[in-house]
Amino acid sequence: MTAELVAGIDSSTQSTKVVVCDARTGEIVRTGRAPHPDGTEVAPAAWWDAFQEATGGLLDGVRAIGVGGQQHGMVTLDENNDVVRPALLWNDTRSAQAALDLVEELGGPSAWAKSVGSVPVASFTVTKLRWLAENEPKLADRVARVLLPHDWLTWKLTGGDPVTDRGDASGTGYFSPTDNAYRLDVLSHAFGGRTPELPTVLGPADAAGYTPDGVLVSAGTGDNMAAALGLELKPGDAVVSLGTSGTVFGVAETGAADVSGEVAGFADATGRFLPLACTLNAARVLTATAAMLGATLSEFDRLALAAEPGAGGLTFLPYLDGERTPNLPGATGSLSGLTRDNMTPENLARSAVEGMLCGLAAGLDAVRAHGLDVQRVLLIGGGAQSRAVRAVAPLVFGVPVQLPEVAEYVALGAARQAAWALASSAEPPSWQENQKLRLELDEPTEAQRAEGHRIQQRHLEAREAAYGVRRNLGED
Ligand SMILES: Nc1ncnc2c1ncn2[C@@H]1O[C@H](COP(=O)(O)OP(=O)(O)O)[C@@H](O)[C@H]1O
Ligand SMILES: O=C(CO)[C@@H](O)[C@H](O)COP(=O)(O)O
Repeated sequence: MTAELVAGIDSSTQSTKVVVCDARTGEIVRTGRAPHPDGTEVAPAAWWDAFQEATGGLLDGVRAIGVGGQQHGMVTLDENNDVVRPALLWNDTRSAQAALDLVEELGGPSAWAKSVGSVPVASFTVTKLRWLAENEPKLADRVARVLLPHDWLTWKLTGGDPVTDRGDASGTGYFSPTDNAYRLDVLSHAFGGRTPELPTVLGPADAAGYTPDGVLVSAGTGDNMAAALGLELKPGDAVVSLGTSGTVFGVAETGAADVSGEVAGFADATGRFLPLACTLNAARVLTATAAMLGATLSEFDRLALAAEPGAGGLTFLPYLDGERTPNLPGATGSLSGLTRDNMTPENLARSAVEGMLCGLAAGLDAVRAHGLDVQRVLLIGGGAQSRAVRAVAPLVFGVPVQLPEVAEYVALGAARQAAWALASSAEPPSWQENQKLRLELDEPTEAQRAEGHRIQQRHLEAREAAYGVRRNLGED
């Protein structure tokens, strides 16, 4: 019997990745990828070009396709459905002041957390629309429709009416994941009284439509929601994803409403919730530090692994692209604790790994404080390929860390959603049996846990001393 094939797309910040799988088992039979242009504003056509390149020759025989996309990006279309301006991405911080203004104008952090599950920062689409209204009013006047990156790609595939899903919609700042409804009042307020059309929010197993070749297209979702679907998360699981962004999340039965803004109360792609903390600086902290040291990524790992835990006392706050959690959009990175003795390439490499992971350990504490049970961490994303990351993660996270064998979980989750829509079943197909053994990293000893705790405390103290950031104590 020939396998029925489905394809999953991960259109993330730096690239498009594709997996083609057996719809019944999830076994991956083909993969592809293509890069995206650099920068925090990108013409959506570049994603379409990357999609074509990455899928070239791979989609023969595919019956259904699903798209997972970088969250939050603002895609604006005019009344002819032409793109009005390049999309502002989740990591573009120009709308930081707009975010502060909106939070104040609409009742403060607790009103926002209650109405849309999150306190918006510069990443959220709603703040980008406010920035556009204030800074490019003529372009804002032309906007007839607003989509997210995955909505736009899904629409390019079907050519039908634009649609989205609850997971990605929950990152806009004008959708309530608990009421499952848009907040058009919030949208209109933010966008200077304009109320552009929004995509219809589909259910988790709904079809968005068909390609001209008759391939079913599923609703698609945000990249983190797709990863959760690909990993088939269970209670007690938290994911740490080290891509361009660093994210920490898990699936929950109830929505989060964190007034501190550290935890976003997103929806997931199955009808549940996905409390998530996100940093702006993850894998690229490693690549930038490696470049500064004139080292390849594997030399960088060797250097970091040659240093002692604690990096000889160096503390690296890696806010190289500003930061989102903690909310410091204008911050720059800092390195402290330098002495003539500890100023070595080895310690610098190690401090970059520790600093990046400590930001995510703080995210783990934050999602825990908001009700997520964390018994183990599943480490994914490009940065999880680093040997140094694999060695340091169990120390600073303090729980068992596992590395799923398949690397591209966003694309896999998008493919699983496509298989779900194809089967039109109540629950998504279970692909667990086919998921090969996960690589279990050494469980930290008590001494290592204590070391990790000390490293984390030093990071938090440096953060507080430099930026006045206090820890999230979990009050809703
Ligand atoms: N061995 C490695 N060590 C450190 N970083 C790595 C390694 N392999 C890949 N990366 C980095 O991971 C990033 C890509 O990760 P990915 O999860 O695909 O990102 P995104 O989904 O945001 O596009 C790139 O910055 C790449 O340089
Ligand atoms: O903004 C968020 C999460 O809220 C980011 O996680 C983006 O969804 C981009 O993801 P990557 O390209 O880093 O995977």
